[in-house]
Amino acid sequence: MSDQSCIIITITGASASGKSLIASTIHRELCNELGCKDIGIIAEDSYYKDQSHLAFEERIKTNYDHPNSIDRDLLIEHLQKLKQGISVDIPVYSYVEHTRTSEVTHFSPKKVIILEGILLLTDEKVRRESNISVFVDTPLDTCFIRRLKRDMEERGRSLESVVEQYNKTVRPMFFQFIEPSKRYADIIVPRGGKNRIAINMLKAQIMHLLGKN
Ligand SMILES: Nc1ncnc2c1ncn2[C@@H]1O[C@H](COP(=O)(O)OP(=O)(O)O)[C@@H](O)[C@H]1O
Ligand SMILES: Nc1ccn([C@@H]2O[C@H](COP(=O)(O)O)[C@@H](O)[C@H]2O)c(=O)n1
Repeated sequence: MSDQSCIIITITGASASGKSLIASTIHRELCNELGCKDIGIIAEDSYYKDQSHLAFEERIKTNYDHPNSIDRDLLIEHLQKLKQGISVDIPVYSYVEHTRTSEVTHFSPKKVIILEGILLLTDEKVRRESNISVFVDTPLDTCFIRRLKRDMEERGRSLESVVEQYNKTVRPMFFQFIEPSKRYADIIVPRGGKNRIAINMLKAQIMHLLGKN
């Protein structure tokens, strides 16, 4: 598989803005047209640094909204290998343990890779690997309500811990790093995961880059 035959779509925005929903919607709908083996999703969260050498009490002190919390070298290495047609083993991350598990997901090269995560466009090397960059622009109060619900239901968090983390790191890092990265986006999607027109436009652009229209 040559460089040109792998298209990378980077979807970024605040936590709980709807990045995963857009990614999974495009994935599901393009599966029918391209075949599921040719399209895949990679979450930046899978590349949070391994913290298994730290005690749990130390791991919860990490600022997970700062670019330094991500193993950027491994992410870039994986994107470049996939573009060269080489399979990679993606770490499986636990939000409950705040570190990588002992498992990996085997990921083979694809025609289309949807990369989603909060800090992707803050990194120049990731920007260089991306063919289309999208910023999901959902109001922060909406994101906070969604995050509170999700983190309590799916990530084993208490109401107090979600509120404390939000005030201490999530909100400040959004304004310091994530919001300014919007200027690197090709497309800004208001409202988030259910913006049908934006999803249709993205699908059409992907098909165009693949030479399918
Ligand atoms: N447009 C929307 N309307 C209602 N709920 C939404 C919408 N977009 C996302 N959600 C919900 O909000 C939560 C966070 O969305 P998700 O796509 O996982 O965000 P992100 O990947 O940006 O963190 C999920 O429970 C999802 O189902
Ligand atoms: N151990 C961790 C690792 C990450 N987070 C939070 O996840 C958010 C990014 O994921 P989204 O699916 O919401 O985009 C980020 O804001 C981190 O604060 C965490 O709480 N614990």
